[in-house]
Amino acid sequence: MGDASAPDGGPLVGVLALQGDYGAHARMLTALGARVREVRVPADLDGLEGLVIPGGESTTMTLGVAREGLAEPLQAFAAAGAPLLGTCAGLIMLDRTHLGILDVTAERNAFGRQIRSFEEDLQLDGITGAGAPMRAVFIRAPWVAEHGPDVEVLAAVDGHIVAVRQGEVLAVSFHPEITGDDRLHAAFLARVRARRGA
Ligand SMILES: NC(=O)CC[C@H](N)C(=O)O
Repeated sequence: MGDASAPDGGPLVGVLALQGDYGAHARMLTALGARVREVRVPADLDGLEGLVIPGGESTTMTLGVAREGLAEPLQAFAAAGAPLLGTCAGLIMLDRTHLGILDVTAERNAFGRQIRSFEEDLQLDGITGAGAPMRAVFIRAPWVAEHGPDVEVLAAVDGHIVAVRQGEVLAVSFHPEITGDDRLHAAFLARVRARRGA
């Protein structure tokens, strides 16, 4: 109830909707056959099979997470093995100094003042495969400055890590929801469906 309608039986996934461009993620996921719920309070996580943490502004998002008491519920949701996708500020939210779900240290606004926004064609290991590269839009993007041994690097720009996977958690520095290329969201939903069938 209250969830956007989609074909019956589509996976039920959430988009953290405290701040940022969660609407674009929700549209992309819905178009891929998922049922999407906006997550604002802990109870919104009940029954979800996966979660996207969108881009936006990580300081504002952190304040929202604290205000709503969402940190522990989000950590428990991840610890239970549900697939997660974090993009841009979402990657920052997942890092060691925020929710601590990913064993990475994200550096905010890492590409600097001179190049606050840019686009790049990227091959993402395990996602673009032998297909065309993905057009990645970086907006005041972070990069992964450090990571632990369980973190798999999927892509880098000029030697700076911009896409990682750790178990069921996928995180990228860029905005995959605004280019019309839905392969990252499809990969996330494939994990959700795989876990369902397991
Ligand atoms: N596009 C984005 O999500 C930018 C992230 C932003 N620079 C932050 O630090 O939160």
